Amino acid sequence: MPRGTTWLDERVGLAKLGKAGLRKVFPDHWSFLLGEVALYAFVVLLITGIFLTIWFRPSMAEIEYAGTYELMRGRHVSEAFASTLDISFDVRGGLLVRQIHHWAALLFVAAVTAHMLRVFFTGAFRKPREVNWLIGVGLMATSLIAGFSGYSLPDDLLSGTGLRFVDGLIRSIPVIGTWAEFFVFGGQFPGELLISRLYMVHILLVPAIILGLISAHLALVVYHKHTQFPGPGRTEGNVVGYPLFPVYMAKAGGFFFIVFGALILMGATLSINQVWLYGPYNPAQVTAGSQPDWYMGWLEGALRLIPPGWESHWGGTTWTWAVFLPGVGLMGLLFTVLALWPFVEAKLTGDTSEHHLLDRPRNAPTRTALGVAGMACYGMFWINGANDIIATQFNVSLNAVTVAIRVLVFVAPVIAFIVTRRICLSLQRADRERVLHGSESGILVRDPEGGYAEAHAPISQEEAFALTQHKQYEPLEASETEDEQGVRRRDPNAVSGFTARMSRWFVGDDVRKPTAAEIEEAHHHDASDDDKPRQLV
Ligand code: HEM
Repeated sequence: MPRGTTWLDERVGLAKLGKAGLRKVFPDHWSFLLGEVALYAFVVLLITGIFLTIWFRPSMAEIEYAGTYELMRGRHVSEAFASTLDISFDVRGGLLVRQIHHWAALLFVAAVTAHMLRVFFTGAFRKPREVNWLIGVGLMATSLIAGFSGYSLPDDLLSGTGLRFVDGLIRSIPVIGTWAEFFVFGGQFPGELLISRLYMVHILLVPAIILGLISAHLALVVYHKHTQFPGPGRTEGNVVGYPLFPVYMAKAGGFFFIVFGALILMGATLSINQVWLYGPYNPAQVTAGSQPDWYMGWLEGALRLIPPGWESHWGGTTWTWAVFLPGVGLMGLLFTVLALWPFVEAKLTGDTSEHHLLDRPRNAPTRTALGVAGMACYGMFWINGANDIIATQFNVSLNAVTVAIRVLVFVAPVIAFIVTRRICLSLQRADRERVLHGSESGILVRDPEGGYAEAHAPISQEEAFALTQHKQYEPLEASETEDEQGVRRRDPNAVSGFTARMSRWFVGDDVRKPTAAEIEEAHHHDASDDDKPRQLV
């Protein structure tokens, strides 16, 4: 061992770490990169965020703007707004770093969301990874808070409008709404404290929580080992992939610079959040066509969707359902469903076993269809967040757009569910056909006369397994059997009628692995005369 390494080993036990940790195998699949993109975007956020803290002044005190931007000079603005303009126009490289930071935030939330969807659709949340899924749900929530709190800091007209929206959500909470508003804003909206409070949340509280959660998250990924897609040589008991050191570290390091480089390119070429065009926040103003950052669009859309004026007076308080339900209620519902999903699915399917092999989404058609239905519902809310832009761009009535989406928010998920499930089942059937009859496109083989011929390729048992791997629930209806003496016994392998029905619903009725005899028969069929190889010229 080199001298420096020995020195470290004697003090921090490097050799042990090297053996156990550095040779750890990580499987390869493009979808496993999504979590990494989230991680790298977070690192970029930390680096660029530190730069911004040097010049940003988190104060709502009013000053006269005296910077370089001519059109704003002499106007009374908050220190926060003025310092954002200073970073953009007077600090060298400031605008570039501001833009990289904002793009990184958008990418971060997008990558976290895509990563969560990959974990959902492949069933990676199943036992023993439920706790890591819960940590993930915590990360999703804190990522949204991180993004929103940062977006609000420049104290411009757009972000102030976003804060007004959140103020409405807080006040809509039954009974404690008004107190909660006073607690958060230090008085009535907007008050004079909010920016400095949000600053603390944005640069200290939330990053610290995210860092803690990411550490626990990755520690659990190492502890459980990563899941892998089914394939040749891959079982529930092994991991097939590359060692962390040197292969994976080199790949991951390179990938970090690709993500960083892409973000720098975006920051350098694509304008984002030009606050000098919006102007400073003024509670009496709001611009037409104001849009939140993408990850808040669905809440904005839900609020625009619900018919206004729905409120009741009860117990001396006003219950503003029209704001509470689409705002706080919907967010609470989403996070509750996300947090409970692994447990609900395990209960419904009666599945108590561990899973280290991933599901191909088609092989869990009901889960996949429910996921796509959820995305369709989210998508409808999200589109409605831009109902005014759609109306003006397509020259249609705003009311027509809103009413259409009110219907679609219920109808689209149903259609999405049915269509997705059908597609999954037919893909399963296509897989089965392929297992039975080989690949249609065939492979080129040399024929005895010296030419080339196309032959149907019967596929190997391993490939067949990879293609058809799906949860194998026997459709047992009875969980008890009777022996010759009439004694009823519980069959340890049987599942209850309800569970069997749910399992079949989850996995699909007409899908199963072909038997060895069927595969044998199919190979025989492929080799017979009626399937003569086509002669190629
Ligand atoms: C800051 C946000 C997050 C970061 C940086 C992060 C990072 C990662 C990384 C690097 C991996 C290993 C590679 C991969 O499978 O993609 C991973 C795995 C995992 N993540 Fe995340 N993640 C985040 C959020 C989430 C969320 C929101 C969820 C779900 C609600 C989640 C659930 C999981 C699970 C269950 C695994 C294990 C997957 C497996 O072994 O196949 N993560 N995460």
